[in-house]
Amino acid sequence: MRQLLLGRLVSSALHAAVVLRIPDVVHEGPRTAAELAVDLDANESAVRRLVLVLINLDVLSEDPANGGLALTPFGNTLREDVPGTARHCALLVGGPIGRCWDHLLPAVRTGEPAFDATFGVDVFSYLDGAPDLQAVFYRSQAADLEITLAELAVVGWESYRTVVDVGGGDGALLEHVLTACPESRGVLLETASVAERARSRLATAGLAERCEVIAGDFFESVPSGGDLYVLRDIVHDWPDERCVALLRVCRRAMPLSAALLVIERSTPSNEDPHLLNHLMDLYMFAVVGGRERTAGEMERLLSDAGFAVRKRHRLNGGAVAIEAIQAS
Ligand SMILES: C[S@@+](CC[C@H](N)C(=O)[O-])C[C@H]1O[C@@H](n2cnc3c(N)ncnc32)[C@H](O)[C@@H]1O
Repeated sequence: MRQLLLGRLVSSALHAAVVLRIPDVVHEGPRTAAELAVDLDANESAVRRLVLVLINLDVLSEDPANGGLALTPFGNTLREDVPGTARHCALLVGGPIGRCWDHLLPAVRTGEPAFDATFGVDVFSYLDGAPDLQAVFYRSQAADLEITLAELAVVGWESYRTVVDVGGGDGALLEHVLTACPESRGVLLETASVAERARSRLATAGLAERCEVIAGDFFESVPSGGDLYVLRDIVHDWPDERCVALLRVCRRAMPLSAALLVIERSTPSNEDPHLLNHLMDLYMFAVVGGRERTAGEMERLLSDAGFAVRKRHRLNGGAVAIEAIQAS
């Protein structure tokens, strides 16, 4: 029990390690804790104590012969340049997103998101005013995408001429799709500051000619005329009635022949509980007032909004991609 109660200290230790870049520094070559403290310009005794925790967490290993520290395969996930890196997730939970958990207790009492109560604005508006943190957020999203990208080929992107990414973030997914499918065009809808970020990313990738980035509110309207409408990590940000409202807005914009693709982490059914899934659900509640859902729950939302599920693909890391078309 005490170990669980110290969970926040575990998270803070990993955050400190990532901010100090311990995984990246140790990856350059083994060094002792004393040498590491010199490299980091940090207190030797405190570094040693942090290192002992990291060894116990299986992030680092220590050579008993000479005290040389090395990164374990698990610790390697915290390096900046590995595909699917957890570095940016660690930076987020060590920053304002993790700080809103201080307000979890009143949030449980009221049912209102802890983030809004802590900072006086919703998380996306907060990120608008904090460009560095916003960049970390989209880097973390992109890292998650890297884990499922190869498997997403099953969607057959090349069969869709115009792909509309609804709430498409900084354009990481659209960049991948348009790079892989030279005949396709893209449209990305986002809030104003994120649309600017996406515009710049897609232009840097040389894709400006083949895509349009639109600033707008997806609860108001979604660009019409697309062949595939993608919602990645959108549905879990919202309570059920808002999801159905958003899906109906998409449906109104979609030609009859178009398809919708929902890509999300999915919770296994309740008979198969898993702590990480339930923590992620509490995270979504605390940060945005959203929720994690089973694939069946997502499919019910689609059905309530007038869609019929066509295919369901299971992806790495517990994610799912659900293809739907308009129900007749
Ligand atoms: C969890 S992020 C997912 C981003 C992207 N789809 C991805 O997979 O990385 C949710 C996105 O929804 C956008 N968003 C939130 N409310 C919105 C609204 N009313 N209209 C348009 N975009 C919105 C946010 O700016 C944010 O980029």
